[in-house]
Amino acid sequence: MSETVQHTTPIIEGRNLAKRFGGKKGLFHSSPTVYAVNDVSIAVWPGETFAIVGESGCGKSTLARLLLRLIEPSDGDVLYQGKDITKLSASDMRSLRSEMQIIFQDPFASLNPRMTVGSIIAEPIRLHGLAKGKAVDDRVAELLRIVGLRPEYADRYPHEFSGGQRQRIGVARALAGQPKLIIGDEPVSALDVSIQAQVINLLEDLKEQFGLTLIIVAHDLAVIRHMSDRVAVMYLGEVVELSPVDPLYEKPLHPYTQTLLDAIPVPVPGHREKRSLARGDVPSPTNPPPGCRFHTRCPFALQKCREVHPPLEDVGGGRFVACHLWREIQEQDHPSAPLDGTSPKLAERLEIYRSYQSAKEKNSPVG
Ligand SMILES: Nc1ncnc2c1ncn2[C@@H]1O[C@H](COP(=O)(O)OP(=O)(O)OP(=O)(O)O)[C@@H](O)[C@H]1O
Repeated sequence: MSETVQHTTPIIEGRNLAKRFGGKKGLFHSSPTVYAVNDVSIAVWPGETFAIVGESGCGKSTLARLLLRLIEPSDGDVLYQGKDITKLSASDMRSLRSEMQIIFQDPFASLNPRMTVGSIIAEPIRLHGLAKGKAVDDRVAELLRIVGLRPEYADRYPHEFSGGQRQRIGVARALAGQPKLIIGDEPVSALDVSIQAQVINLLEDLKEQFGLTLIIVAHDLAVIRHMSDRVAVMYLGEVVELSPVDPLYEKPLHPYTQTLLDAIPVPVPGHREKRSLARGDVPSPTNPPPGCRFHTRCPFALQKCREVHPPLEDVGGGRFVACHLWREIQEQDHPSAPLDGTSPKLAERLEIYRSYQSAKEKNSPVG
């Protein structure tokens, strides 16, 4: 993991981004509005690895696509290197496309089965006019070598490769456009655990080698811990916590982040997997609850959490959290002191909540 260097201009920034799908009322068919992303603001600095995590359906992929302008926002703006690209024309956007690439979760579905690996990788090179004639083949061979594959594989088809190899081909295709920013949308979720580490190592190496910025979308916190500089935790279309990686794991501030951390399996023989802190299921994004969106599942929800939407507050140390409980504890612990977010009392309080929870689990039948 490289140290996060804060530049004055983020490489990519989303300001108050929102995306709503559906909501069409027809004579014979109506579709409810899906609130996929709601008022999300994030800024990613050049050279960092930024992770977006949350359970399935929380809006991670939609946010990633909004940042790349693969889909249009319902509200908000996207800035690339400080320039508003929200309303850029298709042709102006095309020249930027090579600088921003995406790697998909399913390497098989994202590679055209009728094209050879060579032509898949050559496509962006030709499209962006980065090489011509024989130089394209040389570049394809070079890219295959860079991602750890043999250059002669260029003549083969995607089905001839294993999942890990296919993802390497996806990485080579992403690199072909000479990007500055790569978004990996669950880039290793479909791979065997033993292969996951290899692909993650490859991405980290390439990041160093080519000075890339990485945005990694993941549904669990285990995968991204060792490669990320900062993490945005999403729940039902919103960022509930944003933090440098180590403090997030050491002292999660939002109860939902704790839930995600509790879901990481502990590799100890005979260890009984902890039951999740959160109760029940994620509500539908067509009808998100009022107040804090997590309140229906949060064991610590206050009355205020049911009624008032918590703002994402600056905790200090690059941390942000949207949680009334956190605010309440701060106010009790430091009635007049500045907020620093590292209050030992807060950690203690949350620790008490955690032990209370595990004691409850021990006394109740395992469901
Ligand atoms: N094109 C679309 N039309 C309608 N609804 C959509 C569309 N794309 C996404 N959604 C909905 O928006 C919500 C957020 O989806 P998104 O794929 O961004 O979540 P995610 O966190 O990436 O989940 P997953 O890991 O399952 O992909 C979901 O309820 C999803 O069903």
